[in-house]
Amino acid sequence: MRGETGPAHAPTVQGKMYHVMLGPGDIPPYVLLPGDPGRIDQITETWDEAREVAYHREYRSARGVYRGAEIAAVSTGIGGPSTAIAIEELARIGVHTMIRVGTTGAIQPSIKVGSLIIATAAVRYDGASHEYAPPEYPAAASPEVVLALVEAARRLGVDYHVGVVASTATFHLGQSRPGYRGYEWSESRRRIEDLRRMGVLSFEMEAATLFTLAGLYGLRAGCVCAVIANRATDEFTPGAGVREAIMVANEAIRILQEADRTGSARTHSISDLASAIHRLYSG
Ligand SMILES: O=P(O)(O)O[C@H]1O[C@H](CO)[C@@H](O)[C@H]1O
Ligand SMILES: O=c1cc[nH]c(=O)[nH]1
Repeated sequence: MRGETGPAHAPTVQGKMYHVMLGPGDIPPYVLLPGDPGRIDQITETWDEAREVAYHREYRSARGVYRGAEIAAVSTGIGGPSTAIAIEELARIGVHTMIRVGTTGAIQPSIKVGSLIIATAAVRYDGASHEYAPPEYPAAASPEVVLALVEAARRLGVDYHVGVVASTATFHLGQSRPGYRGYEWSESRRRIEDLRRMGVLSFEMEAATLFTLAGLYGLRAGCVCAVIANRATDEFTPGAGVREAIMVANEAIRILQEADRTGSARTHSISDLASAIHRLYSG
């Protein structure tokens, strides 16, 4: 395996990475990363060709073709720890472009359930990234992946927002939800209010880990999430916008592959990105 310094360095079983059970050449280097293994089916349904490659623990993988682009999908499971394992192992088999396709809970009142959030960066409450780099190191998406996602959202005419998300290590207290029996404490109670004031768009649980490790390893990463909840309006609609998020991610992979192949991409997305950000921050 590329860059290995020995089996103990990154365990393999018959040439496959121990957790994802994939080896070099098993999947193309452009990969969608849903958290939920169940979302692999929703993703492969949108491709022109598809086949499952492996399924081990929370890591379900498939590969196929979307409108001429070779593409793969590997689920990360919930949270930073399992996501870090996936990235470490996928990097070792040659994956270089990753787009998280997730769901998220909006904390800004104006963000509608069913719309999409394209993350430019993530607040590192994920936990896992702190075992990789100091808190001052940014969890930032790759600019060209953000632009490809914005261009894709524009082409597909979906409602989207662009900005910073907060990745947490837990779904309940980490996102200012009370725990069992109503348990909470000072930090959990105030986090959502602080982040809302900071203009953070939503909560999810993997982007900060993905962006931190991709930054450290020189890999390309982005994230598009379906807004299935709004914490300000207390709405919760499981599945809202998931198909749109998948289609935007598929199209972004196609745009990136075209750019990688031809050195250019027919995109207007600088102006779209500017107008999207202006719309969001012009109040
Ligand atoms: O729908 P996925 O991709 O799993 O993403 C979100 O859903 C889970 C919590 O319900 C967390 O993984 C969070 O990041
Ligand atoms: O509220 C939500 C919804 C999806 N995923 C999260 O992490 N939080």
